[in-house]
Amino acid sequence: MSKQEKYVSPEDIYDLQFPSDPQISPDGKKVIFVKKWIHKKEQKYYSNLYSVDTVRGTVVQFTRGEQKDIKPRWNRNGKQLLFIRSTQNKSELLSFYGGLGEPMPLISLEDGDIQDLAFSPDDKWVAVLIQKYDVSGEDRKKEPLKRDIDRLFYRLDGEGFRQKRAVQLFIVKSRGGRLIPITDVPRDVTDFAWNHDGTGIYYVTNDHEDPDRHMDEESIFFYSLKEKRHVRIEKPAGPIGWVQADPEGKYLYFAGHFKPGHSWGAVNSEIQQLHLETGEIHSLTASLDRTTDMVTLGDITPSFVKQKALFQTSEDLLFTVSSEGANPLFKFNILSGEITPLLDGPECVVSFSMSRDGKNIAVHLAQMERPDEIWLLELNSEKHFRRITFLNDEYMSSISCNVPEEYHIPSDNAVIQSWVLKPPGFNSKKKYPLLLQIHGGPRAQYGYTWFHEMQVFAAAGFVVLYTNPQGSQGYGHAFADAITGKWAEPAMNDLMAAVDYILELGFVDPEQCFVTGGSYGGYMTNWVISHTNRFKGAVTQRSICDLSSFFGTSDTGWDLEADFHDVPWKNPELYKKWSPITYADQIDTPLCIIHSENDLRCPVEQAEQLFVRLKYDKKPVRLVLFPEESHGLSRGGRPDRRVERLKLMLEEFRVKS
Ligand SMILES: CSCC[C@H](NC(C)=O)C(=O)N[C@@H](C)C(=O)N[C@@H](CO)C(=O)O
Repeated sequence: MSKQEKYVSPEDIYDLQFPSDPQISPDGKKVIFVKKWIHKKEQKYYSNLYSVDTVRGTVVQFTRGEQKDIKPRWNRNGKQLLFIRSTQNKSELLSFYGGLGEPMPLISLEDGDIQDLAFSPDDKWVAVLIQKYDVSGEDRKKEPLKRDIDRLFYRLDGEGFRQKRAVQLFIVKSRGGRLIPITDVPRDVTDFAWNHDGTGIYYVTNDHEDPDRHMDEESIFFYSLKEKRHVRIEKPAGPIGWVQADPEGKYLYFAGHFKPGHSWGAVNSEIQQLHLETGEIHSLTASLDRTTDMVTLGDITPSFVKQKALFQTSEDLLFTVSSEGANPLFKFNILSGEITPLLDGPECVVSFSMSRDGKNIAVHLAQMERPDEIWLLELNSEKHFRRITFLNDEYMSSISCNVPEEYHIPSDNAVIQSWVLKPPGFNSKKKYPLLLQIHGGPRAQYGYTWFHEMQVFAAAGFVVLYTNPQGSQGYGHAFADAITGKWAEPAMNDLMAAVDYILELGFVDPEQCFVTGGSYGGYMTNWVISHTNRFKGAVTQRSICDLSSFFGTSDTGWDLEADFHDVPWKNPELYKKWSPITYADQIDTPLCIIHSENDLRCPVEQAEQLFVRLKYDKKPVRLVLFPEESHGLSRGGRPDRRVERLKLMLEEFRVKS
């Protein structure tokens, strides 16, 4: 094929660059960002730091080597840069001072993992989150004689069996010194923020008497450095995404809501403003009816990135939400309550940082036109938004691909935002095979990201349809809550309405329709093929087929009670009614079941049950297991297995198309 006719392939993940976490210097002249890359020979992901000169545009590699350099953070005068370096056996907090020479270790641990950091307002201190290991050194590489499990939340997908020792908050002098413990709490400290004058630190932890049954009831405490005292900040029960102090010391801000007991993501996380003297709490974003969680799904763009609201001035607060496939950047004025869009196009602000004067904003931007890059929003006399990295330009110039077309499809009493990605060289007079992609969550959204998987199937000649059916986040609480207690409805109707709508356009062969999805998307794939035979083939990935066993085998399975308002042993009929395996007799669509053997979110028993059920009845079914992999195979699994998964799916669908 000529240069221009090269199409996107599964192996292209080796050619892609993955920038993230842009941190602009206080003077706005430099942006340090993380660039993840794949070591093809080792089949590992590493990340180094890069620096962009915002005036000259020059990009310089700042750190080198096969390790994970993450979380670069400037101090307020821009003379010191800290970052976390993780290698096989060590976790370090490294410091560049004056941008000179080799970074010096501020903290170096072999028995723990540094997870986050923040300078104090006066730059004299650094607060860090550290998880000390239960065992360290060589013992960490051995399997224990036994595992004595005494808590409900004892495993986490991607991590495995949880450390008994919780993540704790420490401080250390920014020029070096002893690591000083601040907390000693039974459950993880999940976020923290210095107060306005550096005399104390707010932190978040779950101190409920039964925390694993009340994972969405988190508390905020304030630790006074002077008094060495912890004080609870009174607020109603609910989850907390992050905390943020205001520069004036009048308010505390946090992301969360006050409706515990709802399924993950079904209630919008809102930016709450708490008056530190009166304790009065006011939501700044309720009027938007959008969640501040970043729930846009992708396989290049990271999801669920924690992005705090940041003060541009003492009265202007910048924040992002997930909305209609996008992650817009808004400004909230505390005095007027006015919300002004700063970036609200067909794009996703994944994360951002701001110069000291608030006039230069570095943005990790995702778009449908290209893989993620770093952009700069300049708010001087006029607004100027420009790209400052071009990491994937060479790759994009080497391939030919389309940009998805957007449709708004009526279904029931809703409108379903959908995208159609056509094959390169599309000919409207031809009839193409269709691949319906169903996202997981379920309270998440497809959106304005460059999606490698979608491009791979378009390149293989499919029209790829992907939608945000009811149950998705990004369209308000009622839309996300519409599937509560049902899970498959009205999502099924929405998905079928979208397929019918696209078929009506005349460029899809109705006899060549295929369906796939992962996790909840796999649940819906299983539901679809057990309720219609219109699809010629299906691939269900990291799926759920039996909600009752999922309740007890998933690392967070008991969260289903929040969705179904009951538990399987008290209401087996309800769980049976909404479990696809109940309808397995009706499945005749040839099915390929893909599952990771170490998936702790949707355990492999979900795949095994469905496979045996169908194989036993001699139905056309294939089971493909990926050893060692977790739930996140398609986004962060071993690269060669990510490639193999896509090639396997192409083989599955091509055979039948
Ligand atoms: C916004 S979805 C991630 C949270 C959700 N957690 C709970 C407790 O429900 C979750 O893990 N859902 C999975 C069943 C799922 O569908 N995951 C999606 C999105 O991460 C996937 O594609 O794996």
